Amino acid sequence: MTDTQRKQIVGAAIVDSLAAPARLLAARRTAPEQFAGQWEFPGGKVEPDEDDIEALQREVREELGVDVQVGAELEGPDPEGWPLNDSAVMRVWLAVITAGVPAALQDHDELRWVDLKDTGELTELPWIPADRPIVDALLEMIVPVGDLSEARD
Ligand SMILES: Nc1nc2c([nH]c(=O)n2[C@H]2C[C@H](O)[C@@H](COP(=O)(O)OP(=O)(O)OP(=O)(O)O)O2)c(=O)[nH]1
Repeated sequence: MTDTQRKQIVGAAIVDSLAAPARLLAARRTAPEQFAGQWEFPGGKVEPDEDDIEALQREVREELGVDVQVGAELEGPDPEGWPLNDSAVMRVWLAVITAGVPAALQDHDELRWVDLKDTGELTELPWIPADRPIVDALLEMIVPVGDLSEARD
C-alpha cells in the first residue's frame, strides 16, 4: 500500500491550557479488541467531505460531547503526521475545551486528566503503542513552557 492510500486519522491532545499546558485528557478505548483498555488521543477518521480540523472537532464532539479550540500541531515525522500502522497515519493537535464537560460518550469507557509535569501517571498508562512517540513529543513540546514559568518564580 502506498502512502497516498493510508487512512488519515486525526487526534486531539486536549490540554487544560494552550499557553501553559499542565494536564492532558487521555481516553481509554473500548474497541476493537486489539485496542480495548489502551489509552489514546480522542479522534478518528477524516471523512471525504471534511478537512482535518473539521474532522477533529466532529470526532471530539461525538466522542466526548465537547467543543474544542484547536491550537498548534504536534508535528510528526511524515507530512500526514504520525504513522500508526501500515494503513493509517494520524495528525495530532493541541486543543482546549471551549464548551461542555467531557464524558466518555462513544468509543471510550474512561477519561482521565493526567499531569504533564509529574509524568509518572502519563507514562505508566498503557497507551496504544503507536501513540508512545506522540506522547514523548508532547512532553518535549511542553517542557520549555514549564522551564520558563519556573524561571520567573
Ligand atoms: N482516535 C485514535 N485512533 C488511534 C490512536 N492511535 C492509534 O493507533 N489509533 C488507530 C486506532 C484505529 O485503527 C484508528 C482510528 O480509528 P477510529 O476507530 O478511532 O476512527 P473512527 O471513530 O472514525 O472509526 P469508525 O468507528 O467510524 O470506523 O487509528 C489515537 O491516539 N487516537
